[in-house]
Amino acid sequence: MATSATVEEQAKLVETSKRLAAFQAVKDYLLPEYTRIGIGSGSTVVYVVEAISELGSAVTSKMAFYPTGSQSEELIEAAGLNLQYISKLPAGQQLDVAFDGADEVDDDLNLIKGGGACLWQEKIVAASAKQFVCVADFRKLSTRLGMAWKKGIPIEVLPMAAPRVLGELQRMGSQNPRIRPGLPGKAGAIVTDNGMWIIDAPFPPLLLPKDIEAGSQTGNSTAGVWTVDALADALIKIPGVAEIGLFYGKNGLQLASGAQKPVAAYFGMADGTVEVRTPSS
Ligand SMILES: O=C[C@H](O)[C@H](O)[C@H](O)COP(=O)(O)O
Repeated sequence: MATSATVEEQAKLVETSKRLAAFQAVKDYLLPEYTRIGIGSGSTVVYVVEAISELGSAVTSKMAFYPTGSQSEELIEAAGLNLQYISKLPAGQQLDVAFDGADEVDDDLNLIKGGGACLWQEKIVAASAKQFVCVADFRKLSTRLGMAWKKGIPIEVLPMAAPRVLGELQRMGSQNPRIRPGLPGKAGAIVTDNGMWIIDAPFPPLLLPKDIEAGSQTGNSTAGVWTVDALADALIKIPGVAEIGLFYGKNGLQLASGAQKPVAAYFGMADGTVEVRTPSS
């Protein structure tokens, strides 16, 4: 009984933390004059939509909300917010801001995403926004990708290419990459909103430029030890890979358009505070 109460208490703490992060992020980054808002996927984004709804229709009725997949589409509709699609965003125009969760965030605001099988549309929406804001709970706050999230980097693949991609990943040093199975009771692989499969590819914790500068690591692929950027650049080039769950590259603040990294990551902490991580340069 004591164990089950502890598990329940932990689950409640995590939910409270997600909600705290989401409400603070919306307060800081959703300005009333904004008209185009990206809404990501996952359980933390539910609280983003709740926070937005609480602003009231006088504010939200002038806004259009762009989902990153079927889950966020349903969330937007259920909240009575105006649904719009990124495919309808005129060329050259941007969303004002996009909010999304993450599975892990490192010191440099690189992200692992796709734990819930959404990542491709998420990356398109994030890169379409002037500002991408990440919301998460304390479990996601990390220093190097792969230290907290042990399930591997989610990689969206064309199903017919999956065996070959698995072979490539092994060659690159991934430890036991696997095609993600469907939900319990459903035979076969999980199928994404885009009709693709997901491979989860574990790698040793991914290095940052500061690790290389420190001279202790080489960041090459020989022992499956990679920097975030080198691994991401190599993964995306594998034929059959549609998109990868590494959000990386230039800092959001340095590159207004096309950035995959957030301008800020909000973490609800276990003590009831919110920690905000922003780019250091
Ligand atoms: O595929 C799912 C998305 O990338 C989510 O944003 C990510 O997994 C975080 O989800 P949650 O907020 O449920 O932890």
